[in-house]
Amino acid sequence: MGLDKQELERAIASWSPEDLFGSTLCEYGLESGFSLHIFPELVSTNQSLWNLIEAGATEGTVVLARRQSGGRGQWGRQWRSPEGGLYLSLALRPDLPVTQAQILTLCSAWGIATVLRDRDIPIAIKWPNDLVLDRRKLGGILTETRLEGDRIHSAVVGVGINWTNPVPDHGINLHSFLSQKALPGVASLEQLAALTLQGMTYGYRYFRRYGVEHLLPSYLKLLTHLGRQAIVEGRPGIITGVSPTGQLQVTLSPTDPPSENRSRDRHPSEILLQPGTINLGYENL
Ligand SMILES: Nc1ncnc2c1ncn2[C@@H]1O[C@H](COP(=O)(O)OP(=O)(O)OP(=O)(O)O)[C@@H](O)[C@H]1O
Ligand SMILES: O=C(O)CCCC[C@@H]1SC[C@@H]2NC(=O)N[C@@H]21
Repeated sequence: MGLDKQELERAIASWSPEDLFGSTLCEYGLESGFSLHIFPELVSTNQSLWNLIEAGATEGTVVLARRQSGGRGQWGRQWRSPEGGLYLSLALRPDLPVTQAQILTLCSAWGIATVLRDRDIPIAIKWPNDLVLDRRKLGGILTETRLEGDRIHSAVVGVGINWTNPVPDHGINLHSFLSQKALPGVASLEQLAALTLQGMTYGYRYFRRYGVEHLLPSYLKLLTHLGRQAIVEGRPGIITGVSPTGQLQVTLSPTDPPSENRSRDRHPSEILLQPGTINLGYENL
């Protein structure tokens, strides 16, 4: 079982910029294409890409591994990375304000989901960084940034997608899903890698060209928990969206019964939640 560089290059070469993006997006980042580095095993593709960046690697450098011994998830969690899965990291030089760090995850998730949905694979997005299929976790995105002052100088966007590898209980792999549904969709790990890069490029260029406000309505259509109930600090609320800086918007219900000294709670109020402060779970998808 492998990840063949020539096959991946062929798969990347088979899509033209006009395919999905429209050629007008080509000048909005990642202009010089990809420089691919494939390894049999790494601790973490994100970590190895940072090492390459420190040694001078430029935007568009991509690191892939057939397996990872220390795949990183968010908040120090582990990403299970046995052979058969996609483990890919892409280097960006965004020069964005630090307040937009979350948007790199958001536009990557949206781009990948859009490209896969274009092939009739019904991917949804669980805020902030999960790719969901059939109510289970297909993949995740981990974006890491380095700053210069208050700007993001470089970023590594790491994507893990389950292809043929075994998965944890709430996980799913794409190959089994496509076989069960008799869908063509994606034929190989190399094609999945090419589509993932295509989606990341599309999402990133779209964001650079049109801005996050333009991308959000389409992103929200793919969000698993939109309109669902969430409990925040003991108060029930409804998830109503995602802000232009990537926080989850929740409209809290008025407190019932209202107490005299909490009169402001009698009215619905909107709050913004940072990633990591609420776990939406997979139970109610
Ligand atoms: N290959 C895999 N496929 C599916 N899920 C995995 C895989 N490897 C690890 N996980 C799960 O993903 C979690 C890390 O992802 P993440 O940090 O996004 O958390 P989450 O459970 O999806 O919730 P949230 O994103 O809301 O915090 C791990 O704690 C583990 O439960
Ligand atoms: O859901 C998550 O918490 C994010 C998982 C991100 C996993 C990918 S696999 C490729 C890249 N290298 C890593 O160590 N992590 C990301």
